[in-house]
Amino acid sequence: MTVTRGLEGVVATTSSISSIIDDTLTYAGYNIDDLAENASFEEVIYLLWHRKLPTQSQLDELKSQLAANYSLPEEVLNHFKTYPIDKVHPMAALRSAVSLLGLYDEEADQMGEEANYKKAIRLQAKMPAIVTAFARVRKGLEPIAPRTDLGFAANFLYMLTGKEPEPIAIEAFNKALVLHADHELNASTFTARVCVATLSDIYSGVTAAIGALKGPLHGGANEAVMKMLTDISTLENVEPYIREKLEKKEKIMGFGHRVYRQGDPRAKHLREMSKKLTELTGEPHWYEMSTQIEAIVTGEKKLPPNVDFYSASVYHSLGIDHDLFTPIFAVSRVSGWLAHILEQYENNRLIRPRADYTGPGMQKFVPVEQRGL
Ligand SMILES: CC(=O)SCCNC(=O)CCNC(=O)[C@H](O)C(C)(C)COP(=O)(O)OP(=O)(O)OC[C@H]1O[C@@H](n2cnc3c(N)ncnc32)[C@H](O)[C@@H]1OP(=O)(O)O
Ligand SMILES: O=C([O-])CC(=O)C(=O)O
Repeated sequence: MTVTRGLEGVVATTSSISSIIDDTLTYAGYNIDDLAENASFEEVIYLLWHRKLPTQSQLDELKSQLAANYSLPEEVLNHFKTYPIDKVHPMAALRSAVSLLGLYDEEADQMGEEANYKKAIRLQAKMPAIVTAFARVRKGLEPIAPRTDLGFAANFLYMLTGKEPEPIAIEAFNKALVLHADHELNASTFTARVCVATLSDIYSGVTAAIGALKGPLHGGANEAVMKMLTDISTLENVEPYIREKLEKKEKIMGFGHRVYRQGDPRAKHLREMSKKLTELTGEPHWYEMSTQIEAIVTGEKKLPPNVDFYSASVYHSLGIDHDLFTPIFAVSRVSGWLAHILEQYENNRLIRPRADYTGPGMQKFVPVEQRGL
């Protein structure tokens, strides 16, 4: 058997949702650069789910379907109050809450294209409520009811703070959602597909994907980047801190990628936003430290930044708690997970690779009393 560690370069499925070819990322044929500059997150959701951009009436319909499903069942809200709240990471809370949502969806196990599409709308719509309600409940604050007149990005920020966000914040947050929405067969999307390929339900698929996104080698890296920036804290500390880590062969969070070699095309949009927002908030050092880190890591290791690197200072500048960065990634990426789950159901085959066994050779069973002390 030939083993490909980490399945690097293995093509495990066909997909018409997004592609990475020669370091260019497209969603259903649209370049990410175009979408980041011009599209609303709702248009991207539609694009990922239908492989075409919506007409105005299709977009209006999707927006009203999402808005109608923004709220959470009371049972899920109450459940947060039972968590050991000061010990729970918001990604763990999100993973549990999505699983819990499945309990209150009477159609959770109903298969069929229409039922699954309706569940996709419900799940996409409720992710912001889960993240923002948990973020507030843990601070002893009441969750804020969604504003159905606001778009997806604006409503998220509103539910987090209770204040109508500034246009610049909406623009930045929308762009971040667009940039994180899908990424071919990344680890969490693959997890979702493996899960539903057993013909398990959508809630199980998304719960599994959240678990995979949580790790610091994947979505969890954005929180880890902010921790690193906070640890470094001053421009003078950048050089010694990063060089020491590199000498010890430790990984610098937010750098490197399994697929991109020349660089992640999403990073430049986030870098630009980071510059703008950190200037506006009067904290340009976060951006300056980040560019210094980038210069050292690309110089020493030829590793360019990935999507997680500059998203850290962007979310920080929007006043978002650092442990909410990865849940926000999930709020966006669930659109991609759902697209892939629906695509998997359309043309399903169980996903079941092989392992090259390296354990002990054939053994003879010995009863416990004869095995010695
Ligand atoms: C949304 C996302 O998921 S984007 C990725 C987010 N994750 C991170 O930012 C975490 C930091 N980055 C990494 O750990 C990796 O680059 C990954 C996991 C993203 C990709 O990993 P892989 O393709 O498996 O590369 P792998 O981990 O095998 O690294 C290959 C070599 O580059 C080095 N390397 C890779 N990334 C980094 C890094 N961030 N810092 C320092 N060295 C690195 C490894 O140490 C290894 O060196 P070696 O050959 O001397 O042992
Ligand atoms: O594709 C990957 O391996 C990780 C990534 O950048 C993403 O999921 O956005």
